[in-house]
Amino acid sequence: MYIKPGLSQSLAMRDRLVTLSELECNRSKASCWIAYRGRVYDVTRFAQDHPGGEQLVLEYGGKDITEVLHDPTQHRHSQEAIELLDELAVGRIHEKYTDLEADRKEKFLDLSKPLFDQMLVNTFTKDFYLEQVHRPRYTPQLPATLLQPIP
Ligand code: HEM
Repeated sequence: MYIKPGLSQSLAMRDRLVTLSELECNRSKASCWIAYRGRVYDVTRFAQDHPGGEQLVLEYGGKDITEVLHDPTQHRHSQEAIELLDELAVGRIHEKYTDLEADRKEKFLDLSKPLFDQMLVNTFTKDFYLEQVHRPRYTPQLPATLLQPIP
């Protein structure tokens, strides 16, 4: 299982512009990037954990896989599969679909941030809570602790 060292990348870093040729250059086992809905992800280390096999990810290295990830003739990926990309973002290609803050708001909890505050300020219904806690989650790093560090 791959555990990413360190904290998740800052929003600023993840929001940097990546050119198409830069994307296309990263298509090897040593450095494999893919684009999905205008955003660019570094899937180099994820590739070996891919349930569909490393080779499939490497074949699509340097490419836009927006359609492939929802292609029923390949494998229609789950919402969890799409969400796990979030931690691997390295930049964006297009303006649209790249509002990372908006994406975060759609989430139940942000596992990269202390959880206690999030649980206090969020208002879930019991049904929503139960549906969310039973969904499988994948995080390439250890989740943040429940409590914030004491300053
Ligand atoms: C690089 C981004 C990708 C991510 C994050 C990803 C993630 C996943 C995940 C989490 C699963 C488990 C089932 C699910 O939750 O849907 C899965 C299964 C699968 N993926 Fe991907 N995938 C990626 C790219 C691809 C590509 C480019 C292909 C090629 C067409 C592909 C083909 C498959 C197949 C065939 C399975 C089914 C494996 C099985 O159950 O036997 N994936 N993927």
